[in-house]
Order: sequence, then structure tokens, then C-alpha cells
Amino acid sequence: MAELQFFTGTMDSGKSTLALQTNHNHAARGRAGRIFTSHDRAGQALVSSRLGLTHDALEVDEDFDFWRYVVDELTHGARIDYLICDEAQFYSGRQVEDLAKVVDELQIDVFAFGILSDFRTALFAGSRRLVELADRMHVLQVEALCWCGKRATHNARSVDGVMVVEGEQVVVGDVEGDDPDAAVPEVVYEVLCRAHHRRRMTAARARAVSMVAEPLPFA
Ligand SMILES: Nc1ncnc2c1ncn2[C@@H]1O[C@H](COP(=O)(O)OP(=O)(O)O)[C@@H](O)[C@H]1O
Ligand SMILES: Cc1cn([C@H]2C[C@H](O)[C@@H](COP(=O)(O)O)O2)c(=O)[nH]c1=O
Repeated sequence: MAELQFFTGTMDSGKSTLALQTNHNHAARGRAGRIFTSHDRAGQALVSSRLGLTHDALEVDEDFDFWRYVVDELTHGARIDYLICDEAQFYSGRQVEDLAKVVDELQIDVFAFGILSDFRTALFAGSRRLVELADRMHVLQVEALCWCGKRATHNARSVDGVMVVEGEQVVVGDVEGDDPDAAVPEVVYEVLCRAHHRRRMTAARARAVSMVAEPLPFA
């Protein structure tokens, strides 16, 4: 019985890696699949993992029609057993509804991967519709950690080193690397626990605050 499954976690939690592993495992068993992505950091029509894995993919823009694409492929004799849908947070609600229709009417498995909420902690449209429609939802077990050591649950955006909660919802970017000499891009993401996201306390701000010398008590 085909299913619509949604695999979610914060940024940097292993979603794209799992997407490519899922594709590999199903293809290794002779199943025929298609891989989709949207706004991948590595560029157009590519799924990339920070582990260095990449795979060609079909780019989903706002006009992409999953139902029409799959029906056209099947009509022309292609076999499709499953769809891998990465960066699904960027899909529209209608596109997610079409993925559910592909599962129900064509018995094709759909594996969707994406973050739940944006830098303001608001659900993305595609993620919201996946939560509403998926047969099964999985939170990835590779836990990304806040700088304080707690499990990270939210994605923070910093612009020029300052955490922001205003701006465009879609800004493609990455979490800051661990190379201290690497140039820091203008927009950087960081995964935080809820408390530190609410306090706007990024790792950089925590370091700065901790470095302020406590006034010595007068002798
Ligand atoms: N060099 C590495 N060796 C092992 N794991 C890594 C390495 N670099 C990143 N990772 C892990 O890979 C995951 C990020 O991979 P990715 O699939 O790109 O995540 P996502 O798509 O969720 O942003 C994280 O869980 C991180 O811990
Ligand atoms: C929080 C947040 C993220 N994004 C972008 C940044 C990345 O390009 C992707 C997430 O990719 P990942 O594989 O999960 O790391 O989403 C955004 O556009 N807006 C946001 O608020």
C-alpha cells in the first residue's frame, strides 16, 4: 500500500543524506524512482548533502505540476514506483496535495524531506500541508544540538552576525561551518533550542555576553 511519508528535522539534521540513502535503497531493489528538489544550496536541480553526496534532481518551482508530470511519464511508458521530494518545505500546499493524489490514485510511494518552520518559527506552507496530509511523519533521530547542548528544535537566521526575525521567508543559506578562517556569509543559519531562539541568544551572542568581565566587587 503506497504512502506519503514526511521526514523532518532542523537544518543540518541529515534530511538530504537520508533522502539520497532512501533513493539508493529502493533503486538497489529494482524500484524506479524520481528525485525532486527546490532551491538546493548546491544549485538548480541537485540534491546535496553536507556529507558531500549529490544527485541530479528535477527542480520544483512554483508552477511545477506533480500530477501532470507523473501521468505524462506513465502515459509514455515509464515505470515509477516512488518519488523522493527534498526541500519539501518550499513546495506549495497545492503541490503537496498533488503528491497525496499520486499516492492514492497511482499507488506510488512518496518520501518527502524538509524543515518544519522558518527563522520566525512559523510553519512553511509545504511543511504545514505535509503535517496535515502525510500517512506517517518522522522526526529524524540525528539530533542537531543548540550551542547550550540541548536538542535544537528551531532554525535561527543571522544577518551580519545579528539574529533576525524579520525578512523574506525564503533565503537559501547554510549553517555556519566550523572553519574559523572561512569567510562568514551575510546570511547564516544556526539551530537553537526554543529557549535560546526566543531569547535571540545565538552562540556568538552567548560568547560575547560571557566575555563581558563581571564587575569586581569593591574590596
Ligand atoms: N564530515 C561529516 N561527517 C559526518 N557527518 C557529517 C559531516 N558533515 C555533516 N555531517 C552530518 O550530516 C548532517 C547534515 O547532512 P544533510 O543531509 O546536509 O542535512 P540537512 O539536509 O538536514 O541539512 C548532519 O547530521 C551532520 O551532523
Ligand atoms: C530556517 C530557514 C531556512 N531556509 C533555507 C535555508 C536552506 O537553504 C534551506 C534548508 O536546507 P537544509 O537542507 O534543511 O539545511 O532552507 C529559508 O529559506 N528560510 C528559513 O527561514
